[in-house]
Amino acid sequence: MAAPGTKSRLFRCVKSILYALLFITISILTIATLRTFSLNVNVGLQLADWEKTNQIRFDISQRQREEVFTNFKEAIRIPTVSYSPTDINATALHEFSRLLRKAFPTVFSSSLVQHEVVADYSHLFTVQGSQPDLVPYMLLAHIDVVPASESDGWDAPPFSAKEIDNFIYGRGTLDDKECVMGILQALEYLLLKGYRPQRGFYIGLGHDEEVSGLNGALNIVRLLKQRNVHLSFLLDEGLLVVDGVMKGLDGPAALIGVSEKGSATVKLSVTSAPGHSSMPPRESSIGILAAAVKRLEDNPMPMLFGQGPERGTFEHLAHKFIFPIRFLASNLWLFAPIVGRLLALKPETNAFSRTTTAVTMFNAGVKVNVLPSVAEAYVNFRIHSAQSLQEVLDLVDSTVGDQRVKVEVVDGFDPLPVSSYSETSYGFQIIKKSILDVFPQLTVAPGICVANTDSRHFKDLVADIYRFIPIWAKAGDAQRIHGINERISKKNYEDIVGFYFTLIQNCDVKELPETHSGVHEF
Ligand SMILES: CCCCCCCC/C=C\CCCCCCCC(=O)N[C@@H](CC(N)=O)C(=O)O
Ligand SMILES: [Zn+2]
Ligand SMILES: [Zn+2]
Repeated sequence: MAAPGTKSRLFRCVKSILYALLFITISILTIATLRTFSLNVNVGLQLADWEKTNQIRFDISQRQREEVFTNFKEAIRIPTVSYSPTDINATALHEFSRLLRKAFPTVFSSSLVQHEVVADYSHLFTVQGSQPDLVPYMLLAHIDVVPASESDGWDAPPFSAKEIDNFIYGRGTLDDKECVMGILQALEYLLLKGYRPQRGFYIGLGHDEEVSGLNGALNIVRLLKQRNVHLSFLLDEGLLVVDGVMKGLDGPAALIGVSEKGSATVKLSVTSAPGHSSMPPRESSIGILAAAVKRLEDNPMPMLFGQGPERGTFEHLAHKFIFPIRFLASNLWLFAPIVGRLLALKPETNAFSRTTTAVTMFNAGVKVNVLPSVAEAYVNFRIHSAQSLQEVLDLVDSTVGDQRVKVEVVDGFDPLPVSSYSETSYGFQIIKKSILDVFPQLTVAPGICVANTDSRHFKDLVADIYRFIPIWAKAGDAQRIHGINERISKKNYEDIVGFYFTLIQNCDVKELPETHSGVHEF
């Protein structure tokens, strides 16, 4: 039996531990609560004293407004579909080149603009700046589109550019002809209004982005490398404005993609002896392959939420979330695993949390009474920023774990580097300022592009690559990209032209101003 002194020492010891735990919990909750109410990283340069460069207002006449929509609709009606790297629509691409010349006569005749056709159907515009010491920047877009078939359930034929309730319907209205036509339309009107850029810039229009850009974008890169071109930053398609896309986020937000996920396509195949279906083996090639595919689906890649640029998205938007999401998002140091698990519940947001696994093709068999000699499946992974291609391939091997299943890598690349998005990052801040000049109601945040873009081919040429178009996406709109009823509102398209009109002028800013907080410190 323990002595009474030992008992009370034990009691005091337990009491001290409980007090210590209570103190730690209260401290953590106090820090978390303070961060919840003070974390607002969306301030800074907006209050600073910017050099005034955007003097020309985007005021267009009614006739010009009609011209803007006529040009855009003509672009949508040309079926520049890419099926595979060797199956593109050359006739449509030629027709598109003719449309560009017709729609933008000032761009094509200006002595400030040099135009080159690259790899037969892609385009490179070099716009000369009056101050050669300013490092040029680049705007990128693509002309080609993915296939579309009206019978999938479109409300209008996908190459009709039909107007329904002030929306223009058609393949390419979001991906990516609004960007191609928006950039050139803005430049056309700027030149017409007598604008002469101080900082030079390039406009690249690829013709095979939807099938990897190995002819268009890659040859534009080769040309710029040969010419020893240095770029300050590059802006391509990728992310957009989300308005009601994510539950709990109060108000619309513009997400600028500061990186994009890596990718891997893996072919799995199983071969077995063909023969009569009346004498089947215990396991067929199809059964073995299906089990391997199921293992990949049942064992998703590890949860990595918070270890890539998606952390910046939630930290920047934390103050715009409703309670209790605001509490969680303001304290990812503590709650990242919980937030990651919540995001994993929906496909659009699961893509932020991990490398995704998509089984996209499955082929086997030729006849009902013939045992198939081969079964094959393709699995496409989009790799989280905190994982490498090799790590994903190693996990695929161990998860498949069956010698009878041959695993071959069809293609793949690592996640792209993360571009800077600090207060001293020229490209990010100029894009952010241009967004807020046109859409003052938005909160701007960095983001990760979950799909891939032509900009990835430029990674050795320029460190700061951004992916953003001010497409206004409401709940369900993201599914229209590559899906049915792709459409854009007329107001949104006009604002996109206005955005590039503003951005081009803002890029004449020589250097970023001192931040507002910095000004007060001195
Ligand atoms: C607060 C968070 C809300 C998050 C919502 C995010 C919604 C994201 C929505 C849309 C992303 C759209 C991505 C568009 C880019 C498409 C580029 C593309 O299709 N690329 C192809 C071809 C290629 N270059 O490899 C691809 O397969 O990735
Ligand atoms: Zn695209
Ligand atoms: Zn696309």
